[in-house]
Amino acid sequence: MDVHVTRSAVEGTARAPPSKSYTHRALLAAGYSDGATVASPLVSADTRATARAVTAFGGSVDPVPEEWNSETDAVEVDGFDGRPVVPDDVIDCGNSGTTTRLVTGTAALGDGGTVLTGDASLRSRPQGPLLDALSELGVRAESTRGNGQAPLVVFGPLSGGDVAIPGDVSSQYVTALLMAGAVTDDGVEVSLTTELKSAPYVDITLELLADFGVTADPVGSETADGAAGFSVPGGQTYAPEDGRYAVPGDFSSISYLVAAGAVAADPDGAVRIEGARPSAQGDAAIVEIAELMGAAVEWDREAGVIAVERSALSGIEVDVGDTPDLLPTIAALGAVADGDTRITNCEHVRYKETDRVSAMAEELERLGAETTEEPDTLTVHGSESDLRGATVDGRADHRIVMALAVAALAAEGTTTIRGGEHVDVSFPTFFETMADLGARVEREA
Ligand SMILES: O=C(O)C1=C[C@@H](OP(=O)(O)O)[C@@H](O)[C@H](O)C1
Ligand SMILES: C=C(OP(=O)(O)O)C(=O)O
Repeated sequence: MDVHVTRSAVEGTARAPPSKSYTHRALLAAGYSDGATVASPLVSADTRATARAVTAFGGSVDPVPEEWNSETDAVEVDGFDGRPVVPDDVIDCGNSGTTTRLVTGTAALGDGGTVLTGDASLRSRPQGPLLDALSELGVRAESTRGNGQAPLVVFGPLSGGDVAIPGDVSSQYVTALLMAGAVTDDGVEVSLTTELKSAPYVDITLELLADFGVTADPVGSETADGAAGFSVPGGQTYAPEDGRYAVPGDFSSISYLVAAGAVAADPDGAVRIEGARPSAQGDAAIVEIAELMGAAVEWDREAGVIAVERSALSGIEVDVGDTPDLLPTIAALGAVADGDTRITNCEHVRYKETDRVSAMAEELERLGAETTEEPDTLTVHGSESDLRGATVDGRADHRIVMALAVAALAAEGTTTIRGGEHVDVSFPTFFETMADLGARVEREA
């Protein structure tokens, strides 16, 4: 679907969608339990994939994922109580890396084989380190093509043990091992052989596990690079207090609303974002990043409200080691800001739905921005007056689509974004939300 975004001002109040990361974990944790309610879940393509996987392993989900809609304010999960059955069919993880990695851990617990696959993007993403770790733990875990990518075949059961894994490809491997490790007989201890990137996502996991009554902790002496590893005792039971877990707002999604306010808030108004209570999400750093670039941002943490006014932005240097999903947003802000925005420590951002470093460099160039791409750094040489509407490719990647829509608000004329429908992965109401704020958005059927 093509979406046309014309330069326009935004103002008013928007509500942040629920967190994708917490929703995936809560649905799966509820699957590992003997039953729990997930309140205010994110209803999106990726979270449906995790819910379907829970069903494939013998849980049930009410309403069924196909019936989720904007009215779905809670999902009742009847879990498989730590003992996943062998699925009747292949598990389709769609476009979702989180589903693939976390569910590979679940598959390892089964007393038989599970096949996992997904769309073309998903089938090009790295799974090798997780397969190697599971193999080291005695599970047969293979890529059908022998290239470390899905389709994957996993034959359990996993009883636990100690395992070493690199930390610089995906933190989701650690999350997968911890979530599954809690219901093994012996528990799992993961030691990191390289620095952990995306580390706040493991914090999200530890926070959620604690909320489900599951103990897991960092282990080893903390180095300058962070924790040396993580450990989860086995034989644990997943059970949230009062049988219910409520999902907080999503700061990766909030980043587009903050950026929209920073580049295009009406001079007499502001963009207010509700549903922004603090949690373990590293992507809350967008508030500080926008401020450092010169935006007028106020965050009332207790009320969970962020207000952003437009001001002149200037380029800064940002390390996205902890916050890979912010790269497209920061790049879009950098295109509007004056001077250079250097986004460093971003090699792992190349392993996402698409290579987001190249994608943003190339697509912002189409809008008139100059960029310099290095393996681990993206520099955007920004200048709002250079930005001109053009046809850009969303690369079938929700975050590229949304970041380009933000840049388009500040680009002269109209920008056409190809593949606008991919926002359904994490923020299905993104374009309605932007239109409600006054953005000139036209979607082709
Ligand atoms: O665990 C999670 O919920 C996520 C972890 C991050 O991935 P990596 O750990 O692969 O960097 C992030 O990019 C992704 O959007 C969600
Ligand atoms: C990379 C992302 O998600 P996943 O790894 O689950 O595909 C994302 O949402 O930006």
